[in-house]
Amino acid sequence: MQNFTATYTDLYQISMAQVYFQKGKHKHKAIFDYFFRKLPFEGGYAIFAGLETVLEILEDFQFSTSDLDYLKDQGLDPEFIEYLKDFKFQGTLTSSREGDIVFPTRPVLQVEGNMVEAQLVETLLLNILNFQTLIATKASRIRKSAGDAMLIDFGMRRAQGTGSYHASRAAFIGGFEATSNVAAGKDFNIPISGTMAHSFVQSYDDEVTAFRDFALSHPNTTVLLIDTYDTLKSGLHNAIKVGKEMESRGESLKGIRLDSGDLSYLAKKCRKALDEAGLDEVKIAASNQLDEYVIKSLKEQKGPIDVFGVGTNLVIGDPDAALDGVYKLAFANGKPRIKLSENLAKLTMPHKKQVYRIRNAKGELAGADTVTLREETEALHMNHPFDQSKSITFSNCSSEALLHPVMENGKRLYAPKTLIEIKTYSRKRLAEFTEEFQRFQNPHIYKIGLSDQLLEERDQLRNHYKNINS
Ligand SMILES: Nc1ncnc2c1ncn2[C@@H]1O[C@H](COP(=O)(O)OP(=O)(O)OP(=O)(O)O)[C@@H](O)[C@H]1O
Ligand SMILES: O=P(O)(O)OC[C@H]1O[C@H](OP(=O)(O)OP(=O)(O)O)[C@H](O)[C@@H]1O
Ligand SMILES: O=C(O)c1cccnc1
Repeated sequence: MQNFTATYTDLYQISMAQVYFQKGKHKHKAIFDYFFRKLPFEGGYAIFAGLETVLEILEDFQFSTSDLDYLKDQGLDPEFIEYLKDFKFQGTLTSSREGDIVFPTRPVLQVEGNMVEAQLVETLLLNILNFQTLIATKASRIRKSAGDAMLIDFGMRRAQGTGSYHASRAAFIGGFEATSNVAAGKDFNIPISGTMAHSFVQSYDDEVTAFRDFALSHPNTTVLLIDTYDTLKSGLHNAIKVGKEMESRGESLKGIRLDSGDLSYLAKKCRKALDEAGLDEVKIAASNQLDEYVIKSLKEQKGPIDVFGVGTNLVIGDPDAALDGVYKLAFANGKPRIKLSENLAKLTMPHKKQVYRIRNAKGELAGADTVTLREETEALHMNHPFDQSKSITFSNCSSEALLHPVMENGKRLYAPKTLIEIKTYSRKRLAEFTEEFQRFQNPHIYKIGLSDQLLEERDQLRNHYKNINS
């Protein structure tokens, strides 16, 4: 939808790139890691989303003529501008599969390229991956509460601007079935769905005529919003009247929507009245500031709600609003690199790496991912990243490599995956995690450890920089 050129970045990336160019460092090889430090929503897992969006943009990531004119006007070095004329991202990406379950600290994706290209893509990657991962994770929590009820994304109007476009994509990956967002539906092949607004009912002098006209115009898809005046005294009766009229024409009313009041109480009253009128196929939809907690409560109250329309709390990733994903240099110009911090949890990991998911002899998850150097093929012994006294050896287990090559020298290595493929994969991967990891309160902590070799490399490098800077 939006045209993403290489100016979709922070100025400091271009400023640094100019220096790399002037000092000949643009030919140096660099490796960066994308990872996050804290799980969103105080939950037990995150769903990685946004990879296909990133790959699509990176395949054609360059500066347009007007971008270059603009940068020239900003006072950048003309020789550097000349270099940027031929700039095109030609790096290599090794990544977790989109939709996979990911955890803090371990690399989710690695970028290899020359110093300029690997640096310039940082902002784009963080912008796309942090947001979509946050929203896919939120969506999966809502899906968990909703059981087999249908979930429709209603978030576009209250999203953070055009972020709703990718929020709808991520919500589908995380477990929503449809969106009200027509642009996202068209571009990502997400089923579109919707009902009617209060303004439609208000625009008529009486509710029943509003319902009737809508039904005549949409014989197969009518869902009537019944709370504009009085849900039980007016909306429900008028909906039943129009539902019966549709039935006599051989059509069927698809549903009614509740958007205020006690949704469980009202849904029970409506279900009873609809069934008594012989309209048992008519579905009940509910909306109004829903989230995973309200939906869980509505389910516990046994509110007979078939469809939940969820907007604001989904697309703004409430209450977190952002995933704290970062992009850190792990290797440059032939040397491993590290970022030190007083806070041990903020220490970065040098080198090209692999991440392995450990499974027992039955193929079940052992509850841990091990981060290794890329060349290591064995991951069955891991160390706590920050507590030297803790390590685990997994006996009779196997390890599954989680990072896969997805782009080489700027070219994708496989045909784009469809959203439904990603969603299906994600659901299968999440199903491997027991309830303890998926519960909302104090979930079980999934372990992330480092191989002996990686730990040794990290600590050696840490001591080296500590000594030369002390
Ligand atoms: N049975 C229920 N159990 C738990 N939460 C509910 C139930 N029914 C509604 N809610 C939630 O309670 C909140 C009610 O908010 P609010 O008081 O603003 O709605 P309202 O009374 O319908 O008013 P309005 O007409 O302004 O929408 C919403 O988040 C709604 O989803
Ligand atoms: O509460 P959310 O989860 O964000 O879901 C979207 C909300 O947006 C609409 O209300 P709005 O008042 O904007 O329009 P309406 O007149 O059509 O109800 C809709 O009726 C929902 O209440
Ligand atoms: O179709 C709907 O009912 C809808 C769409 C967007 C926001 N709220 C409701």
